[in-house]
Amino acid sequence: MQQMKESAAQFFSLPLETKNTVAVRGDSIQGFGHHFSGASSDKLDWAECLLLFTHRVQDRNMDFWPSEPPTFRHALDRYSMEIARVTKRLLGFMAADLGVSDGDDAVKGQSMSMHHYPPCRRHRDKVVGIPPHTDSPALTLLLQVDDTPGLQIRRGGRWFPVRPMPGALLVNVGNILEVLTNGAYGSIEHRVVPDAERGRTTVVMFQDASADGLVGPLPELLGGDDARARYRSIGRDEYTKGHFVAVAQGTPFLHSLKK
Ligand SMILES: O=C(O)CCC(=O)C(=O)O
Ligand SMILES: [Fe+2]
Repeated sequence: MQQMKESAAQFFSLPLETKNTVAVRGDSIQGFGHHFSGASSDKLDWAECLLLFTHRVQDRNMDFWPSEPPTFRHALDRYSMEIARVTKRLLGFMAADLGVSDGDDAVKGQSMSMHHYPPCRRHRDKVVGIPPHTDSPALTLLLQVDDTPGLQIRRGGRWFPVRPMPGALLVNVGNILEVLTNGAYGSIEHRVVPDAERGRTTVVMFQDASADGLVGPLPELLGGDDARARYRSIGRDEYTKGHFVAVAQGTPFLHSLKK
């Protein structure tokens, strides 16, 4: 964890030319330089991001994995393996909680977004770290590299700050898990507001869940009178496309799946 934190902080402190050696290119979504404020284009992006596929191992494209700092690749490789284990256990606990089977042992897709939000001293209302969204995959594990606040969650129409806890991982339920669990575990809307004084760096791991090519409520959870499907099932590709269109338009995708 410590090595991952240090490698992330060191990567973002490199000169832009060095970071751009792993810049997003072609039609891949991997690489450095992502912007998320498409939907709220009246605001300026106040963030840098590096996005990489970390699992399955054969899906990795090392061209996008920074060779600087020299510790980076090893740190991410180890961190990604550890996070895969932790997420599997968490999903196992949730499955037990719901009384459904725990699935197979195959490693599902995992990706990483590393973010850096520089401080913004003036006109903070004109910038955005990450605009409001819910995460697409099953579970998100977020590691704060420093203790700068910035993450906020929305409940009942109000935004609440999530205070960083040293040594803790923040677990967020994503849309897929909400659909799979038929709403038993709900995804939560969140955003990042840059701090006035201090920069903020995070390493965010997204764990996917496979549902046999289909995203829909687990059949084991349906059947009883009060257990009708609250979401329609759609193909995995259609789900992914729908999610990205919704993000670009700033609309909540899950609503379109609700029955
Ligand atoms: O950096 C953060 O605190 C949140 C990042 C996030 O929401 C995301 O990558 O989906
Ligand atoms: Fe997120």
